[in-house]
Order: sequence, then C-alpha cells, then structure tokens
Amino acid sequence: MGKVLVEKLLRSCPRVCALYLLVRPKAGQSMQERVDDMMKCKLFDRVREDNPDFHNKIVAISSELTQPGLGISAADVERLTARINIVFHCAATIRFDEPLKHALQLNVIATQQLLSLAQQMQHLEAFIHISTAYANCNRRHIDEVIYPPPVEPKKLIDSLEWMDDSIVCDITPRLIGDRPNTYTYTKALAECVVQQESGKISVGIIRPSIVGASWQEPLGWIDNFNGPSGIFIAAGKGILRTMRANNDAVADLIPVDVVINLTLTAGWYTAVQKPKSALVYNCTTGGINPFHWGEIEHYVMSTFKRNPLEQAFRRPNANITSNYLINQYWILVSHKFPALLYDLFLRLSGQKPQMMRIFNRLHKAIGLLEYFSSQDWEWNSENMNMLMSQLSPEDRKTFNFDVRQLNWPEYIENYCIGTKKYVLNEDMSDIPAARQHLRKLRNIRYTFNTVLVVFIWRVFIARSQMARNIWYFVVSLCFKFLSYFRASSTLTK
Ligand SMILES: CCCCCCCCCCCCCCCCCCCC(=O)SCCNC(=O)CCNC(=O)[C@H](O)C(C)(C)COP(=O)(O)OP(=O)(O)OC[C@H]1O[C@@H](n2cnc3c(N)ncnc32)[C@H](O)[C@@H]1OP(=O)(O)O
Ligand SMILES: NC(=O)C1=CN([C@@H]2O[C@H](COP(=O)(O)OP(=O)(O)OC[C@H]3O[C@@H](n4cnc5c(N)ncnc54)[C@H](OP(=O)(O)O)[C@@H]3O)[C@@H](O)[C@H]2O)C=CC1
Repeated sequence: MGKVLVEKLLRSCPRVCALYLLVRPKAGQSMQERVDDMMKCKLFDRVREDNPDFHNKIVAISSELTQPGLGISAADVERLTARINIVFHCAATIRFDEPLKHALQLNVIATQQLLSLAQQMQHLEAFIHISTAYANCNRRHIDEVIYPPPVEPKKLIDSLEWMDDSIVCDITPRLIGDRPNTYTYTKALAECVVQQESGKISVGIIRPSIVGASWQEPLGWIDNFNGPSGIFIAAGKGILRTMRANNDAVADLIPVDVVINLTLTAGWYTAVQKPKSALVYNCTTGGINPFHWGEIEHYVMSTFKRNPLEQAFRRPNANITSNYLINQYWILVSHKFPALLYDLFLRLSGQKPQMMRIFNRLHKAIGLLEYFSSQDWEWNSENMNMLMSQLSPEDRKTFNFDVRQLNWPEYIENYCIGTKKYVLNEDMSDIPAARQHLRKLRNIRYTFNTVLVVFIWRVFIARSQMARNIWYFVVSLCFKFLSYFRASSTLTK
C-alpha cells in the first residue's frame, strides 16, 4: 500500500514538494537501493513518463520499527519535525502467524512511538493511521467507532516486557480470545493507542477490508502473495483444488487504489476540517456492492482457463466448499495423492521431491485464511459516503473511491491477469504456449484415467465371476449396437 500511496501522491498531487519515506535496509539491500528499486518498478511507469525527475521529491529516512525511537537518527528527527505536514502510517506486520511480542512491537509500540514523534512536528496538519476492517472481527456488525480494546495496551506492553517468549507463546490463545490471530488483536490495540495518544493531533483511521489488486490505476497491479492473491495463483497453477470457504459469504475485497484514494482524501479532510475526535473510515465493499466467494471462484477459474499461467502443475479446477469432510476428502484425492505421485516421479528421476513440501505450506496458509472466507461481516461505511460528498466532481474522479462503479467480473479478470504479469512476471505473449501446456496436461489426465479404470477393472474381473458376467454382457451389448448401427447405415445407402 505504501508504494501505491507514494505513486498516487506523485502523480495526482503535483504541489506536494517532498515525500519522506521511513525505510529499513533489508535482504542485503541498503535503504537507498530499496527506494531506487521501488522507483524503477512498473507501478511508477506513468509517473516516470509525466515527470522523469520525480525521484528528487523522495527523501528516504532510515528507520527500523523495532528500535527505540524507531531507529531514526537525531538529525533526521530534526528534519522530520520541521517539515512534515501529514503523516500516513501504514507500516505493520501483516503476518497472521507473528509471535505476539513481535506483533505488539511492530503494530502497537511502533504506532505509539510514531505518535510521540508526530507530537513534536511543528507543522503537522493530520495523522492518518491504516488499521484493518478486521481489527474487530470478533463482532458481526462493525461501526465506524473505536471499540474498547480487549486489554489496556499499556498494561499488556508492561507485562510482556519481562516475560519469556515461551510464556508469551503459551498465553497467546487466552489473550487473543475470540480473534483468530495476533495480527487482528494488535491492530485493535493500535487503534486504541491512536485514540489515547493523539493529544491535539487531528487523526483519521482507515480500515480497509481485504486489499486486492488495483482497479483502475494501473489496471490489475499487485506485487505480492498476501490475502487472496496467493490463493488465486495457487489455483491458477492447478496446485490448489479445494479450499474451505462459504460460497454465499460476502468476499469483502477492496482494490488497493480505492484504499489509497480514500486515505489521501481522509488526509485532506482531516487537515482541513480538523475533526474533534478521530474519524474512522470503514473502507469496504460488502455493504455497497456485494460479491460472494462462490462468484469469485467462478471468475478466477474462468480467467485462468482463458489466460493460463505458465508451467501449470495441473489444469486449473478448484472448488470451494464449506463442508469440512468434503474438503478433507478432496485434499486427500486432489492434493496429497498427486503430490505423492509427483514426488515419487521426481525421486525416480534423481531429483529432489518438492510437491509435498509445497502443499504443506499451502495448507498452512489456507488454514490461516479460512476464518475470513467462511464468515460474513457487516461494516457501516457512512464516513466513506460523507467524504465522497465533500469532494468536487473533479476530485471525485481523480481520487475515485466510489465502489458502486466496480464491475466485479471485470475486476477479478484484471486481478488474475495482474498476478500473472506483475507477481509472476509472466509475458502475455506466452499465453498460446501456456494453453498448449494445458492441452498436454489434459491428454495426460485422460490417458492416466483410462489406464487406471482399465487396470482396476481388470483386477476386479479377475477376482469376481459376477463382474466378469456384467463385463461380457456390456461388451456384447456394445457389439450388437455397433452391428445394428452398421446394418442400418448400409440400408439407408
Ligand atoms: C479455490 C480457489 C478459488 C478462489 C476463490 C476463493 C478464494 C478464497 C480466498 C480467501 C482469501 C481470504 C483472505 C483473507 C485475508 C484477510 C485479510 C485481513 C485483512 C488484513 O488486514 S491483513 C493483510 C493480509 N495478510 C496476509 O494476507 C498475510 C498472510 N500471510 C502470512 O501470514 C504468511 O505469509 C503465511 C501464510 C503464514 C506463510 O508464512 P511462511 O510459510 O513463513 O511463508 P512466508 O510468508 O515467509 O512466505 C514464503 C514465500 O511464500 C510466498 N507466499 C506467502 N504467502 C503465500 C500464499 N498465500 N500463497 C503462496 N505463496 C505465498 C511468499 O511471498 C514467499 O515467497 P518468497 O519468494 O519471497 O520466498
Ligand atoms: N494487505 C491487506 O489486505 C490489508 C492491509 N492493511 C493494513 O495496511 C497497511 C499496509 O499493509 P500492506 O501494504 O498490505 O503490507 P506490507 O507488508 O506490504 O507493508 C508493510 C510495511 O511495513 C514495513 N515494516 C514492517 N516491519 C518493519 C520494521 N520492522 N521496520 C520498518 N518497516 C517495517 C514494511 O517494510 P519492508 O518493506 O521493509 O518489509 C512494509 O513496507 C498495514 O498497516 C496493514 O495492517 C489493512 C487491511 C488489509
């Protein structure tokens, strides 16, 4: 989301003179190398065309959320406090399996520290915090309010400080209670911290639901496996065949460009109107333009059949079911059995088996996502509508977050194609070869199934007289039918 925010600010807000990005070095790359890489990415193509010198506006500030004072140097603190007008806080750990201590550090303590830095900013007009629509997923109906936290954040921070990691791990399920993971739990605490520690700062909280590829700018752009993207890819590659989800539950996907347009607009509104208390914006689609997981399954499958991914493992054919036993059956038949066979083939041909390992990871990921695809929530999104009504017609177009205009089948198609182009870096010109590969897979499947049926039948009739009788009866019936057909066609000639 950070990248999309930067791109939109550069493209649609030309009077913004500088963007200060908090960045950490990672995976052997320095902070500056990472920023340079980001600016080279396809997402920035249009900005690069419009203004080749756009990089002059970007100032990278070294920061690490786990360090005291966010690891920002004194000189940088001085620069930030003197120059920043609006803070957009979207850094977080979004992993569902993050140990509680780490999630607390990144999502709650870092938010506290950023707010304390913001308090020192001399020209600050607004602080926008990105939360999640699932921060209160233990409720069915979610209003645009900050709910009482599951525990007082400061008390939890103090208690976890002295506790051993293993003790924290043991008590985590008791602490998170009816939330599914440490992510949603710590995001709820973070909202509370924002409310408690904003002081005189004007604050806005954005709660996006499941963020997906961009809708309009640019079409279908996405660059990671998070949320449904990994699932779509796994289904497109023919690896994922079954998953537990409710066909009729609302799939509350929200395009990333919609979230960013709303975030920027909320930044403007908060800075100009300075609401007395933090305004919360539920940034969701379900209440306005609902679409369901069953429909998503249909359009994902149909898109990948027409626009296949390269080197698919099997033909894309995935189904969702809410029935636990049916899902387990298909996992056995369509995931584990083919994985075992393929690994056996790899072993026999002297290669390292890998399919079972891939499936184990996939099952772990799916297990963590199922909670969100099996249930329905209702979000009130009045503040989103209010914000829209504040925009001029021109701004409404530039910062479009009117999801009533979203055509779901079209969006899902562009999303799937986006995963192919931008996540997997596959070329669209290779589609004919990918289709040819699918045809080859289909022929292998037909041959395999035929051999299997004949084999089972041969074993069966070798052991049972009744099966042999049925077999001869069916074969003789076929012969009779064929000879009748031949005779009647000779007569008509
Ligand atoms: C039947 C098919 C038809 C389709 C229709 C039905 C679709 C139903 C889809 C349901 C989706 C529901 C999504 C709900 C999301 C709720 C969102 C809540 C809103 C938010 O606020 S949070 C943002 C969402 N957060 C996430 O999505 C993070 C989830 N991911 C994780 O927690 C971890 O990545 C995970 C899954 C525990 C895996 O951990 P680990 O095994 O340690 O692996 P890594 O993360 O290190 O990744 C290694 C490697 O794998 C790639 N990767 C990551 N996730 C996936 C994935 N889901 N599928 C495939 N590949 C994945 C990752 O990029 C890494 O690649 P490298 O190349 O970098 O090694
Ligand atoms: N994706 C989704 O479906 C949803 C996301 N959200 C919220 O939106 C926000 C952005 O999410 P999204 O863009 O999807 O997630 P990403 O994981 O892509 O982005 C999170 C950002 O936080 C930074 N970060 C994480 N740990 C540290 C650290 N220790 N020090 C410095 N920076 C760090 C990451 O930097 P780095 O690149 O160095 O890792 C990354 O830029 C989050 O607050 C999330 O909770 C809300 C609803 C849905």
